[in-house]
Amino acid sequence: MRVDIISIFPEYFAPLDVSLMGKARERGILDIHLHQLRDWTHDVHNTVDDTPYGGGPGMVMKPEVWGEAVDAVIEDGRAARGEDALPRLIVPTPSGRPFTQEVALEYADEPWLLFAPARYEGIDSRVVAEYGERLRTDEVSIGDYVLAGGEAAVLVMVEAVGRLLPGVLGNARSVADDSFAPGAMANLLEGPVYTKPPVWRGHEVPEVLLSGHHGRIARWRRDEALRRTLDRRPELVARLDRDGLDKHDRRV
Ligand SMILES: N#Cc1c(-c2ccc3cc[nH]c3c2)n[nH]c1N
Repeated sequence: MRVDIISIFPEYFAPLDVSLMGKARERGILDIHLHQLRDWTHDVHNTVDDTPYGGGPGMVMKPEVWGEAVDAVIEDGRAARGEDALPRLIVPTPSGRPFTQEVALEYADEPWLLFAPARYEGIDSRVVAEYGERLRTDEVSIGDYVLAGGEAAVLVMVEAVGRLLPGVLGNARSVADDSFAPGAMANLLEGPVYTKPPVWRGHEVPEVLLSGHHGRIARWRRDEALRRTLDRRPELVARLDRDGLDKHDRRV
């Protein structure tokens, strides 16, 4: 998967050089290209923003600069991927559709993602209108809180998508084990986890996990996942269809 990121703070993405994403890049599973938006300005101050039409607080990012940057990055990517290749354009914004595990799975099937994290009050809305005519273009939000810019959201999305790519997670762990993956634990939060020692500062590991009885262990884990989900995210349990809950579950 090719990932292009255009930002006035490309250094913000240094974390993508380490850990799981760094290894995915070394192995050629992820091909990340960072671009400085100001490279497409033409004034002495490298200006990327201006006052909003209609007044109001803050500044808006200029459409001309973003347009030249996105066009250039598409051309660069096409030189590598073929003249008909097109990226999916992803613009992080508090007003976007929710970025969920389902959206991450959708993006993981894309061969080329182009992220456009903004600063200030956002990017002139004509940029999304312009590219929406040619590319699959999404305005997405990683949660109901307000950040100072889109870069942190891009880090979250690249990691959530990157870990889904074949070969990124080790054999010991698969996306099928994820909290929100289909299957018995679908739409449930992960329950408590433990490792050695069996007793730590007087806290004992639940006996069932030391029993070696796989059936009892699986049931205990589901009970704990259901209990935690009911306590912290009851709306997720409501999403489980009637088949998703068996008669034992209703005892939890
Ligand atoms: N995604 C997302 C965001 C943002 C966000 C995204 C872009 C900009 C540009 C200026 N401020 C921003 C905030 N805040 N909260 C979210 N869930």
